[in-house]
Amino acid sequence: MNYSSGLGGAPNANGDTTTTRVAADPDTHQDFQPTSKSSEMSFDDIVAQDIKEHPVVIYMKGYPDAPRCGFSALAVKILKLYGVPISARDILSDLKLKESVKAYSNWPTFPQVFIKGEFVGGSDIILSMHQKGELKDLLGDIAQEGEQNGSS
Ligand SMILES: N[C@@H](CCC(=O)N[C@@H](CS)C(=O)NCC(=O)O)C(=O)O
Ligand code: FES
Repeated sequence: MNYSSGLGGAPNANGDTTTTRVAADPDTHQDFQPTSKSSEMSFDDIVAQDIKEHPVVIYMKGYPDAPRCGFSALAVKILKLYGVPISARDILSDLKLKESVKAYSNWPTFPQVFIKGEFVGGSDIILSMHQKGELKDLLGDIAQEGEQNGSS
């Protein structure tokens, strides 16, 4: 049997794992900076652009059709009830995006739902707004998905 797990769990280490691969590493400093503001502002731009261009944006774990967390699944499930187009990004596949979204909204967890350019909240808030009828008001004027030929 031959299964390869992929995620770096190589089972056939020889016992001695000397880490001697420091050949050409010019500027290795011990103080590597965790979140630099230098030339990586583009992720903030991505968030800004997402929420500007799409009325309903969810930053989630997994994708709407394949959520990878129950909280994300719940938020998607509720949003889908309204038939609005949902734009989603998987933050699990992009750590920088994940950190950028958190910084943008100042909200620590996922999912994060933005509606009409504004941060609305996570799954608790979406559920609560749904139950109170507030989501209907907020999403009401967003075009229904699959209703291009509106009947009159
Ligand atoms: N009560 C939260 C539930 C979401 C939540 O707790 N998410 C956690 C677990 S999925 C999270 O994103 N933790 C930070 C992380 O995983 O980076 C909500 O209303 O959205
Ligand atoms: S991934 Fe574990 S609770 Fe969301």
